[in-house]
Amino acid sequence: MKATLRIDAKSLLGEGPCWDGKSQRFYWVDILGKTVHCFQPETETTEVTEVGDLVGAVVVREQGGLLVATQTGFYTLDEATGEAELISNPEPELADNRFNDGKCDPAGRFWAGTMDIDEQKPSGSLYVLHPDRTVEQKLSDITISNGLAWSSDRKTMYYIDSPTKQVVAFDYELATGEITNKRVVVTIPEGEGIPDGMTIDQDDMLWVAQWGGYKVSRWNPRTGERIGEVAVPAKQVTSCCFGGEQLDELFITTARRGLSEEELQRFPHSGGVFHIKPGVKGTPSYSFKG
Ligand SMILES: O=C(O)[C@H](O)[C@@H](O)[C@H](O)[C@H](O)CO
Ligand SMILES: [Zn+2]
Repeated sequence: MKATLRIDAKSLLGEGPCWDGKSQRFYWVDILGKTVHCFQPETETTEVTEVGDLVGAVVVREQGGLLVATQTGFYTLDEATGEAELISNPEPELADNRFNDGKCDPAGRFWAGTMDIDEQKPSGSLYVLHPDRTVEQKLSDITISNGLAWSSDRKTMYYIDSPTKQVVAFDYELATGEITNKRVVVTIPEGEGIPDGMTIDQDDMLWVAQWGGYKVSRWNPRTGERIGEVAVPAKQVTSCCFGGEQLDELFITTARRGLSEEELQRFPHSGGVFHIKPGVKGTPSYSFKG
C-alpha cells in the first residue's frame, strides 16, 4: 500500500492530526511553523491560524473553538480571530520543555505530553487536562511524548515515548482516566526509525507513524505482530488519523525538518499531508468536553 499526497503543505514539523466529524474538517499543527491548519475537503482549501508559540497539538472543543498545547501550556484558540486564552501551564519552571503530541480520550479529557526541545533529557511528562480544567501529571521521565490511542472497549490506553521504540499499553479507567499496569505491546525493529504518532482502527489495530522510517505500519497489539504497511514518500512520518465521512481515509502528517538538500529533492512533498483508503475504517477523533 502506498499513500499519495493530499495537501502540499510543506510543514516544517507537521503533527497532531485530528478529524472533526461535526464540520468534516481536518486539523493539524506545524509545531515549528507555530501554526494550526484546517483543511476543508469540500472546497480543497486550508485556513492557517498563527499561534505565535511552538504548538504540539490541536483538538476541537465540543462547545466550539479549539484547544491547543504549546510551549507554554494549554490554551483555548479562536480560529477566526487567532485569540488564545491560557487555561493552565503545568511546567512554568521548565523553559527548555515544550508540549508535543496530544489527543482527547473517549471521555473528552485532553491528554498531552511534554519533551525537552533538544530531545536530550528525559524531562518530559504526560498530563491530562480534565473538562473542569484541572491538570494531572500522569507519567514523568519521558523523553519525546508522542502517540496516544484508546481501545474500542475503552479499557486500554496505548502510548509512545519515541526513543524507547516501543508502544506500551495501560489498563485505563474511562470514568476517572486512571492508568495502571504498564506493559510493552509493540517494538519497532532496528533501522526503521522511531515510533511517533498513532491511531487505532475499528478492529483495534494500531497504525503507528515511523519518524525516519518512510511509513506507517499497522500492528496487532495483542500479538505484537506487524500486519500491514503504508509506504509514504517522505522520510519523517509524524502521525496519522482517520477521517472522511465514513472514517475510511487515513490522513498522514510529515515533516521537512532534519532532511538534507538531497532528501528534500528526492521527496519534494515532505511536510505534506498524505492519504490512503486502507480498506479498514478508523475510530473518530474525540473532542474536548471543557
Ligand atoms: O514529531 C514529533 O513528535 C516531534 O515533535 C519530533 O520532534 C520528532 O518526534 C523528533 O524530532 C524525533 O527525533
Ligand atoms: Zn509526534
